[in-house]
Amino acid sequence: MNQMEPPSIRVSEIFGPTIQGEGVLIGLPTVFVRTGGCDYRCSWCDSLHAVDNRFRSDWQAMTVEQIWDQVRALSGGEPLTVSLSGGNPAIQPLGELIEFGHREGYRFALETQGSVARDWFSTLDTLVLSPKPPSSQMSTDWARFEACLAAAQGRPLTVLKLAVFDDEDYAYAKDAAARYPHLPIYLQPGNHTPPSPDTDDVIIDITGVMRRMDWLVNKVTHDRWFEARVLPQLHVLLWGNTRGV
Ligand SMILES: C[S@@+](CC[C@H](N)C(=O)[O-])C[C@H]1O[C@@H](n2cnc3c(N)ncnc32)[C@H](O)[C@@H]1O
Ligand SMILES: Nc1nc2[nH]cc(C(=O)O)c2c(=O)[nH]1
Ligand code: SF4
Ligand SMILES: [Mg+2]
Repeated sequence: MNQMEPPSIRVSEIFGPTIQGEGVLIGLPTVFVRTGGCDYRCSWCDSLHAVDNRFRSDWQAMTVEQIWDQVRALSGGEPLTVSLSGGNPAIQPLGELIEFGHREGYRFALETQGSVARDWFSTLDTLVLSPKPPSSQMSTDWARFEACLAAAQGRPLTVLKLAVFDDEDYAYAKDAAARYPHLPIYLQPGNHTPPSPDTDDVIIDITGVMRRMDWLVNKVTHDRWFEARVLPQLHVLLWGNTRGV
């Protein structure tokens, strides 16, 4: 890339407004900017179209202005919270985009697994750190995770959000909560996505999700873990794993 060109951001999709379906901002109208590319590959990732290199040709290198034109159009110019997800959005240079949007009164929430720290985390309004439990087949580098917390400098509202599929994941979630007792923690039952991300309208095993939700509620109440918040992925209950909602 020419040195004079503005840095470009790799984008998988921009969509909305919809509602944030997960965690601390659940129910809040939002526009999603989903970046392409991830340093992880979780066994159960529900967004493989933004992770798997097979989909790389669908990702677009965009400037801040190009992204912002779309966000502004989708939101009708009315400031809202922009959700930055992926893939791992921390891989992309998003600092300028956040600055740009803040000037127009927009707010920004970022979802990341906590493997890559960026200075601009401190400029976010909400930072959702989602370390990956054993069922993902990924392993957590807690030093890198802590670098993310340090980069945030305590400025954004910072929370933990974990997908939980089984007992081992639950134990991992309890360990994460014990490491960071000052951070609110959100647990969400995992959904088993069929392995191929090629089709848009994947049928989700809603009965399985609800059974896992019920199991999770029983776990936290039995353990008297009264700080944990248990929430389903509301968008998955409403629309399955359909893209763009
Ligand atoms: C698709 S990821 C993208 C952002 C970032 N890479 C991360 O993992 O936090 C967004 C959120 O979806 C969650 N997630 C992904 N696949 C899931 C599944 N099958 N069931 C439940 N949650 C899932 C992740 O744990 C994460 O909290
Ligand atoms: N409505 C809605 N809420 C979400 N919360 C986290 C999502 C994600 O894939 O990062 C997501 C998503 O894709 N759609
Ligand atoms: S870290 Fe997030 S985007 Fe990357 S593979 Fe795991 S769930 Fe998917
Ligand atoms: Mg999703």
